[in-house]
Amino acid sequence: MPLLEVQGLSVAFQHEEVLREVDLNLEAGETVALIGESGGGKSVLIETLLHLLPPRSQVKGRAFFRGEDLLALSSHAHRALLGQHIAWIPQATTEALHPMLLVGFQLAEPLLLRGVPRREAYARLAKLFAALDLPLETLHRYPHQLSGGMRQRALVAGALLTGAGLVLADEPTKGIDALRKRQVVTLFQKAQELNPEMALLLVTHDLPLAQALADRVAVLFAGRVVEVSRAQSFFQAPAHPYAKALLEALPERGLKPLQLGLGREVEKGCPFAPSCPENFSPCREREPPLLPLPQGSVRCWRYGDPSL
Ligand SMILES: Nc1ncnc2c1ncn2[C@@H]1O[C@H](COP(=O)(O)OP(=O)(O)OP(=O)(O)O)[C@@H](O)[C@H]1O
Ligand code: NI
Repeated sequence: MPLLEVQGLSVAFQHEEVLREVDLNLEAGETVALIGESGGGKSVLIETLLHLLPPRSQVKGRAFFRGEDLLALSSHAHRALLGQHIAWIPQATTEALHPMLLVGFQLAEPLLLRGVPRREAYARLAKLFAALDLPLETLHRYPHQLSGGMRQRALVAGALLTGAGLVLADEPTKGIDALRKRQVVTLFQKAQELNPEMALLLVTHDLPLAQALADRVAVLFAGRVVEVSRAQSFFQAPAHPYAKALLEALPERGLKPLQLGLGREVEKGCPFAPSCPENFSPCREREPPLLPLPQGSVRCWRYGDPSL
């Protein structure tokens, strides 16, 4: 059984659909990179799992974590999972930390609540800080006294401190310089060596980061998963024409917006067809399902028989 199993997840805000029937699995110990353009719904996917969507959003589908549907859990039961079994590295570092609490205290808190002695919690945190080149006195600073990159690294340390089996990381290297990015990569690798069961869902625009860490890559386009492939074959030869365009748009540094008009709905057929260099008539007629490939799956008629 996968550790996390997202099935048919659709999310809409005031009738604007952001995710459509997303299926995504994550095995224990696995790292899956979730990539796609800005506004594609990557953060919304994570926020759905974390019960962080605004009250009136419409959510359909299921998301099993160790067999329990996260979307159906009471907020009490859900909160009990967070901090202990599921850790989150949020995209917006300014809002992620409480402005009135010392950095060390708030990152150590989940451990303190679990009864880990204060000294031990701080010692473990200090080790992680050192590995990320964060000065130890940062533990005793308020969030606003840290730079954006420092806050980001502190959040990475905080997530790994919890020992959670599932880490949801939303752009964990945003605003971090190249040298320290290397340290983040090493720290994630070390964390998985120490805890081989730790699964990482890595949302990123940073393809070299995805390449360094991911076992598989999932690509979101117009709210759909259009490809899931083993990382090695993905970076050699992505299958979906949108994924090809993404990799070509990347001048080694990260994803460049393709400005394909995300979320733009087509009346019928594949939502990528109007921008697709490889489209043929079935693409404009019927939206393809996720079709199996040796290295994963792809939502493209080039890989299946549209007449079936
Ligand atoms: N609380 C919300 N209410 C209404 N719309 C929202 C809300 N949160 C996100 N959206 C919309 O959902 C879409 C997906 O946003 P999301 O933040 O998930 O994109 P993303 O893939 O994470 O982009 P980025 O790479 O820029 O972080 C966007 O069109 C966004 O405007
Ligand atoms: Ni995002």
